[in-house]
Amino acid sequence: MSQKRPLLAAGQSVTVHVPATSANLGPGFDSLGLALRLHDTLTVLTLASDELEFVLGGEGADSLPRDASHLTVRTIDAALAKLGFDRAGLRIEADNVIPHGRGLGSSAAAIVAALLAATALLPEAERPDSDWVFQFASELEGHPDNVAPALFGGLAVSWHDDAGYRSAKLAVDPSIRPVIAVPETELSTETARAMLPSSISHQSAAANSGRTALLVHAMTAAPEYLFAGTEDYLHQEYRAQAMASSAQLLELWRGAGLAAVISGAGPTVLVLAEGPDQVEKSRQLAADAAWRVQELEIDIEGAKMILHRQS
Ligand SMILES: Nc1ncnc2c1ncn2[C@@H]1O[C@H](COP(=O)(O)OP(=O)(O)OP(=O)(O)O)[C@@H](O)[C@H]1O
Ligand SMILES: N[C@@H](CCO)C(=O)O
Repeated sequence: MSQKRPLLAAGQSVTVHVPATSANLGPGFDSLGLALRLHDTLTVLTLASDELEFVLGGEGADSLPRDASHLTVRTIDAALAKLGFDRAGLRIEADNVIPHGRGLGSSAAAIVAALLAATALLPEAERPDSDWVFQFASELEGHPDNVAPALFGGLAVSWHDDAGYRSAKLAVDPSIRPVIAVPETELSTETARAMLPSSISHQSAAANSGRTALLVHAMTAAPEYLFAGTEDYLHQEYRAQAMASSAQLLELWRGAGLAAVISGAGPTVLVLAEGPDQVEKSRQLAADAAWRVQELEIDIEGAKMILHRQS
């Protein structure tokens, strides 16, 4: 039987900041994702005991488990098992700002934060690199479209080949200003994925390919094509039943000429506004108590980590 090794000595801690992400952006299902300046903060401290301590604030503070079934601990345990290390006691301090189950990449952010923290607490010579984190986080999520921008920032195009998950980071045209409308209701990604058909027509696939290609051009160099580039043929209409208000806001915004999409698996709605007039128009049209409307900057840096080592 292989012997596992202990984590670093008690009293070491690491703090990680990870951005929210909006995946799909319309037609880029499971491949496009944009990092937004709205961050969760996670601090993990190694303890002398075997206890798990939790100090949870913000989103999910009243409902998340405070034991080894917490997503952060499950992810740390999965990483350590894969790398051949044992976990001792940990203190988990989380300040969660990204809303849960709203299509803003909260689970990807939690997984990326946990993997960065776990690997940072290993002896330096054995610490895997960020590509290892990208591979394992994408495997745990099941798709890389939130993980890539959460980890590397900016606009990410991700795909999968025989060698694993891959991503390319693109610079976004500076006139593009994301605006989100977040409802109170949650929708789990699992439920939203179960609503998708197992196959689509060749005609829809061809239309979707054209719009995805156009969207990449629009986001990086030609924002005048944002509206046409955000037309989707793969997922939004199939999921509309599970988010009727979001489908209505999507129609209202697109009817006014705004490049609106369902963010991730929903139910948040996102506008890729071009300039301040479109930001204002988005706000006015969604001025209803049912929506928390917010303009967010694009996060070009991705996850950030501070290691507090004690000598
Ligand atoms: N910081 C966190 N700590 C612990 N668990 C979390 C955290 N963030 C998310 N989760 C778990 O993940 C669930 C949400 O994940 P889900 O994949 O359904 O939606 P999402 O990631 O918010 O949206 P999307 O994948 O569409 O962008 C939460 O209900 C919670 O169980
Ligand atoms: N591409 C994913 C994003 C949400 O995790 C989906 O739409 O299901």
